[in-house]
Amino acid sequence: MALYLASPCGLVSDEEGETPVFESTAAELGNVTRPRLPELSIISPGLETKASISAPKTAPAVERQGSRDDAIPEKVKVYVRVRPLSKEEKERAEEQGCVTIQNEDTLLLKAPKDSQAMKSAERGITQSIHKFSFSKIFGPETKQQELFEDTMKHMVKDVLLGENRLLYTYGVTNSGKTYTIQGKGREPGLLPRALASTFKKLQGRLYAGMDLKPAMYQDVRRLDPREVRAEEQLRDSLLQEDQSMNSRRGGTSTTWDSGIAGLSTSINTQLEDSDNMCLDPDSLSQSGGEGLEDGVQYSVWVSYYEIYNEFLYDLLEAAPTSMLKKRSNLKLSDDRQGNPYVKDLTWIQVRSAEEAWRVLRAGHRNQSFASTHLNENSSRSHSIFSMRLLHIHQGAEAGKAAHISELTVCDLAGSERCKDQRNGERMKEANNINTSLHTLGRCIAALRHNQNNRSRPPQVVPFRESKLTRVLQGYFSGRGSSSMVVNINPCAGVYDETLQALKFSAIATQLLHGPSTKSRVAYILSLLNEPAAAAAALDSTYEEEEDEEESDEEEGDMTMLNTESLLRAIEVLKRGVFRLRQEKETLEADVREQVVSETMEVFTSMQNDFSASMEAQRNLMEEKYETNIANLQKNLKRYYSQELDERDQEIAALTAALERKEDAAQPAPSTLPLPSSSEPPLPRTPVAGPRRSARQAAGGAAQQDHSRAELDHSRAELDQCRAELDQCRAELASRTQELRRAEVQMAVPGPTRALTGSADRKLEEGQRNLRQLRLSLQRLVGNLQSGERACCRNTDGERLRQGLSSADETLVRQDQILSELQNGLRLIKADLRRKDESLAALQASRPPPSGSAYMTTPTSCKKRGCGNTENHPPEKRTFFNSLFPARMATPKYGAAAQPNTPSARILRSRQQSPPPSPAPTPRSFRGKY
Ligand SMILES: Nc1ncnc2c1ncn2[C@@H]1O[C@H](COP(=O)(O)OP(=O)(O)OP(=O)(O)O)[C@@H](O)[C@H]1O
Repeated sequence: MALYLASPCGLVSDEEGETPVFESTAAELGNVTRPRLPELSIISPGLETKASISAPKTAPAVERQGSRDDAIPEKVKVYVRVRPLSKEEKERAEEQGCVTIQNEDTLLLKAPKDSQAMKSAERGITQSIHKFSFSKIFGPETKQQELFEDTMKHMVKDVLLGENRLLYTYGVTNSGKTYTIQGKGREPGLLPRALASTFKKLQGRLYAGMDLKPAMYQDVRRLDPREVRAEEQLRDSLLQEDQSMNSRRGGTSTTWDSGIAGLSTSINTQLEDSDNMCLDPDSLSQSGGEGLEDGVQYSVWVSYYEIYNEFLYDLLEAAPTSMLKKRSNLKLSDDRQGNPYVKDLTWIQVRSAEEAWRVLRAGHRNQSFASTHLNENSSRSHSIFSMRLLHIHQGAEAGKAAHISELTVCDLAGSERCKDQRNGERMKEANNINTSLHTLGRCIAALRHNQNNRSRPPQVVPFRESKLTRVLQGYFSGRGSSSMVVNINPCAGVYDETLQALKFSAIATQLLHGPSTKSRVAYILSLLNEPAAAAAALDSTYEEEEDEEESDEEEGDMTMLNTESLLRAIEVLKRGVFRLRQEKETLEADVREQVVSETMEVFTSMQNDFSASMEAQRNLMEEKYETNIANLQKNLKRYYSQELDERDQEIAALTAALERKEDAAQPAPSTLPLPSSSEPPLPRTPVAGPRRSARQAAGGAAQQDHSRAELDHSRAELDQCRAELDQCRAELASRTQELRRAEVQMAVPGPTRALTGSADRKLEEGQRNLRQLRLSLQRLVGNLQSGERACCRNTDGERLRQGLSSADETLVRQDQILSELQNGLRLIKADLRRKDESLAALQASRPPPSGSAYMTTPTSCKKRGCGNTENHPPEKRTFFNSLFPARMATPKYGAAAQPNTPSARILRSRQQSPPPSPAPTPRSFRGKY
């Protein structure tokens, strides 16, 4: 269980500590895990309360030693007192070891066999053994003096120093509550001891006058002489009545069995006697007036009232003269600050412990008692005895100020089961008692919940739901502090009630005190006293002034600060808040700046990393592409060299064939007239006889005409071939120019340039070969022409036939050469296309240039499934397109867009109409002969 401690002046600290919780307590606490200070405990309505008479300007010196005005609120003290078993109870076998004190602060409860708890434990609902932890546990053998020393003495001391303290007893009926508070016989309880101790301490410091009287919540009212006389008469009548009652009783207890009554035969002497005999001198009273404020006199006023069936009755009110006359009940009111007080409550000024004693005894006679089945003299009401101490300053401040501190002792009625009451009135009492005790429990639980759940909205503490909690509210809300004595009856017969009472008390152990008024005063005084504390907020003049004015101030109560001091303190606090706000803003600005600079650093480093990674990737890609290009170059080189070799071989074969043809076309020198040097020789033909020659001459003329026509036709074809060759040449020249232009445009550095250079070299070689082919063709044409001429001159039929067959062969060869040339041209064109594609692929494989100049390559486009180039946006023309606009603009599909060059036409005609249309072959020509 985490408990929070509060910092000075009610500010909640973030520190938390771990406090073990025993299982029974934990079960009761439910799921509450984070205690926190309640709002009500911190902001006490009682803080504003002070004497109606203005406070002195300077607070008097106060003894700090032993004061419990620590800045850090402590937990509420919860003591347990286990009473001894009476003789009768032992005889009834009530002693079953169900209550065991393990050590000073741990109590063990073991369910006796007939208890409800044991039955529940047997059913597995609860445990049969419960362990509780308290501030201190007092066993049956504990003496009243010992109890007083450990519980009440410090409270008396605090009250003398100006604090408000409450002690209340809680427990089942017949557990020893009244015994603890009032005592019995020669064992006076905590209250008489507290009274005796107080008056011992105030010896010689009592205020002689009676003109200052407590009023309302914690105000002081100045009485006029007439009122003073009335107060004196009231006190005297009360004391006289007590004396006469005691005289009638003969010093024996008749209506009540308080220990005080046992001392009452001669109250003056017996109190003195009891102080010596019964009341062992405590360390507090031994110290005399030490620790009391200098220059202060004290006036002690007491009140005594009870809460019976939710009505408040003044126990010090003069008893009704007639038995028929009902007691008047008191009203609860709130002062201007909303602090509840009992209106018209009788306050009696007492000048000694014995007077207080007698007043208490007189009031006790009026208290509601009844005999219950458990306690023959059971308190049927909650009785509240209050002692108010007026701190009256003397000397220069005489009459100016009075500060009130208060000690309240509350003897709660015992809780018990209503069903045990057979009497209707008793049942009603029990109901009311239990209701008010239940409300007290709810208040404590709510306070604890608020303390434990700082982050949640605070629960409303139901102080107003019962009279008891309303009158005690101030002690739970920071106006003072409370201690609780839980009385335990170890009888097995009341085990279940005892267990419930202990569970209730266990919740109270988790409560924290609100900051005391003292700690607030200390904080304010520190603001006024310590220049360092206020240095940042106050200007130097102000500080010096403060130093001079407040240097002598000591710790005191807030009501002792005058308005001016409080205003100054408020001013200091305001400036402090302003300074803190400024510091916070500066800090926030620094933090923001730091965050921004760190973020920028992160961004810069990310940018650098990204750039480095991009650079590395670029290098990697470059290496990869260079390797690819090198491989491509190698492959192209190999491919083109093979191609060129094949071409050379073909050309060589063609040349050889041409030479053979030329050799074969040479006419025989003996039979044929010598051709002119420009004409190719005709093949030699054998000479025939004269008739045959004539017949042949007639037929030969016809054939000559026919062959001439054939020759014309061949010549026309040759002319066409020549024209086509010229067009091819022109196209080649234009392609060469295009290539050169592309080379210039490309201007690709490094390996790409080498590649294109290599391709260009290959192209040039191809062109060279073409030129050679063209020369060969020209020679062939020349031979053909010479053959033709030879044909025209030769009249001899045989020679003509030979010449024709020779021409026929020549034509066949020429046809072959032409087709080979065309094939070569196609190959060259294919090479050119491949080269273009390679170049395009090369360009596509290059990393795209940055910015808007980036263009997608056909390859990449194809990879993305967008092969249709028409879909390309106009600004995304491929790199290869940009290099070869004319070529790439040529549509691949559709005859209308196809080039109309001769070579293209030839290629087209051959591609479109396989098998190609046969040129007029010599075979058909030859077939005619
Ligand atoms: N510590 C103790 N030593 C000796 N006797 C005790 C002690 N505590 C209680 N007793 C006795 O037990 C009886 C009941 O005590 P008391 O009347 O104080 O109980 P109570 O809790 O006040 O009861 P109720 O709530 O009914 O008023 C009394 O006779 C009382 O003398």
